[in-house]
Amino acid sequence: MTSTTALDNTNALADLLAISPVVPVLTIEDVSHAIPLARALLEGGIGVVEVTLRTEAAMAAMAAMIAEVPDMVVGAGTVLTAAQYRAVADLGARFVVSPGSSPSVLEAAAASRTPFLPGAATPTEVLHLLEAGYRLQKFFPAEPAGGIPMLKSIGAPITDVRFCPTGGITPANAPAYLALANVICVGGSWLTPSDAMRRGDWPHITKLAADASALKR
Ligand SMILES: O=C(O)C(=O)C[C@H](O)[C@H](O)COP(=O)(O)O
Repeated sequence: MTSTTALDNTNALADLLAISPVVPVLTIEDVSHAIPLARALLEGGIGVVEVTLRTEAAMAAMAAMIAEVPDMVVGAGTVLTAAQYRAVADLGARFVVSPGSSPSVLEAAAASRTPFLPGAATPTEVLHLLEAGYRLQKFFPAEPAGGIPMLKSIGAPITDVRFCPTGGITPANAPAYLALANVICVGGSWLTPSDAMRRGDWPHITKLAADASALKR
């Protein structure tokens, strides 16, 4: 049976999260950065991004990337409400990410064809989401919530869920996260340092992307 809702997120989302070992978390202040940034990441071998709804420019930035950089898979992050879920799905985001989950956001996801990556940080949250059909979850905030030992501990009894840890991931600790059996990819903001973004230093971002896309999992 083909799922037509975001509830069973596993198949469609697993393909998208498998595109790159690192999913850059982008906070875009200036909409004019969107296209050169997406191109710079793509040139470095990164084919999927999460654009956070933390800035006023976020929606326009996503729209620009979707229209002008069709090879980049654009997901929306920091989605905290059902209205935001519907708005980013209508805009054409390929997947939706939240730092957690709430009843109304889960309801919006269940009514949408756009896959959802909900966040969890404890075994109880993981099990609630698993019961709702989510076998792919964001582990957030990864480092403050216990990092690698926590993911190993969760993975011992709960073998059906794979995670995208995000929050405190760095080039130094990413390889150890990616080596875990229950990690599908990692998320992080380190590929887009705000000073490089402000300067429009796209070659630097391409270099960071190339290093990240070469990480093994
Ligand atoms: O905005 C969201 O939806 C989040 O869940 C938070 C982000 O994923 C993290 O803030 C990225 O973490 P850093 O790589 O440590 O900067």
